[in-house]
Amino acid sequence: MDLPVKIEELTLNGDTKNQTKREDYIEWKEYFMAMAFLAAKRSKDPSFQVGACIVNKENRIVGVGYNGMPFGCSDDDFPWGKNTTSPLDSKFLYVCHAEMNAILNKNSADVKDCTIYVSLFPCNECAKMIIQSGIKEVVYLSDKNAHKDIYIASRKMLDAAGVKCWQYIPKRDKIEIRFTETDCETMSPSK
Ligand SMILES: Nc1ccn([C@H]2C[C@H](O)[C@@H](COP(=O)(O)O)O2)c(=O)n1
Ligand SMILES: [Zn+2]
Repeated sequence: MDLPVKIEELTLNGDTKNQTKREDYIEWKEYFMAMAFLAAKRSKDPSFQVGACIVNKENRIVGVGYNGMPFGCSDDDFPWGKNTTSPLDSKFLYVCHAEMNAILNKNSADVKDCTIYVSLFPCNECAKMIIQSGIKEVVYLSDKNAHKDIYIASRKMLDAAGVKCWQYIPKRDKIEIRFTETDCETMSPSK
């Protein structure tokens, strides 16, 4: 009689070892978009947090950024409001966008031919920076501002410059990070 063969586990020198690779690992695109979302968590903007992650052809991350005040401009002193009487009292004249920060934070000589993963489609000013820096692909998640002139102009420029733009549709709605995970053996989902 044939016994069922269990290829997943094998007893070696008394130890039970997993012999097949994990199946629930996150794939590259999901990983890079998640990096953009994680970066966004650093933002102090009370109304909207944006993250960006730049990746080269070898799947190496070369820049990460989120929307925030410029160096030397304190998060506590500069305004975060939107609907103010004077534009000088709102965030818009001061805040650096996530895409801009990711490009300027690059840890490589340049970002030519790279892909930028963004939690929100880039505005017109960021589109200009993306084009001028040589980034060739924009992967975005939210396109909530698509109807606004700034974003219509952005798409127009990115299209004209031949920067490929496409929306990432996530397979799951969240990725959980548990800092206690490394303290115990990796558990299979069935356990
Ligand atoms: N592609 C973008 C668009 C916007 N941001 C930043 C700029 C602001 O901090 C915030 C948007 O604020 P809201 O107008 O929604 O109150 O997001 C960015 O970094 N990248
Ligand atoms: Zn922008």
